[in-house]
Amino acid sequence: SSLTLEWIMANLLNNPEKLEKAQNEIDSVIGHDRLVEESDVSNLPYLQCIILETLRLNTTVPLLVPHASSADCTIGGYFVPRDTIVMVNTWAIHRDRELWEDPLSFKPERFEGNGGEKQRKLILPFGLGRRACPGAPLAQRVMGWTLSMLIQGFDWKRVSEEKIDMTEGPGTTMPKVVPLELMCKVRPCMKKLVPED
Ligand code: HEM
Repeated sequence: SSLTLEWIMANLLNNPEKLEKAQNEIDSVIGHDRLVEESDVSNLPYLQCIILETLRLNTTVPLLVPHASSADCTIGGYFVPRDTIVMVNTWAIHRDRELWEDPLSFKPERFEGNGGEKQRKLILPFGLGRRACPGAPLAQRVMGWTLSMLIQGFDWKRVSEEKIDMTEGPGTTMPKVVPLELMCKVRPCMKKLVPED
């Protein structure tokens, strides 16, 4: 979850208008008189789209984990004998031009509204079926709550004018090659709720 949060913040700081949109959503739903709570996250649809879009574009577990076929089967026209190691390239599925419009751009809006429902079914960040990630609901709650607190309490900036380097490294989970560095300041409207040090 913390690795995904690093990618989420990197995407938001490279797309400050999306960060502003998320901050506006939090301000209008929660306001400035109390901190966001876990139960608020389900009322922050745009924030959730930001998480989904990062899980699509910067797939945390790009090849899932290796699976084995329990019986002979045919997948996409290919015969797969029993006991074959099967890898699922979710990273490639999440960037497939046939499935996604403008796949390399960070566009949380693609998951919004009624049309977004169809798009949500096309991402597999937690795998699928019996061996899918049992931590998915927990991870989504933790990420939603943490992210909403970071956005509600602080204003964020990149350390330079230059865009954040989004190079992806090798590994079972996708590391960010250049570690994320950001600047933050307590928002003036939140000073009464967020201690400065
Ligand atoms: C953003 C956070 C997370 C992502 C993207 C993620 C993703 C995944 C993926 C892709 C798999 C393999 C699924 C497959 O091959 O079909 C997996 C398996 C698993 N995950 Fe997660 N996960 C996350 C957080 C968590 C958390 C918070 C927990 C536990 C509290 C957890 C526990 C597990 C376990 C136990 C498995 C193995 C399940 C099995 O083989 O039956 N994960 N996860």
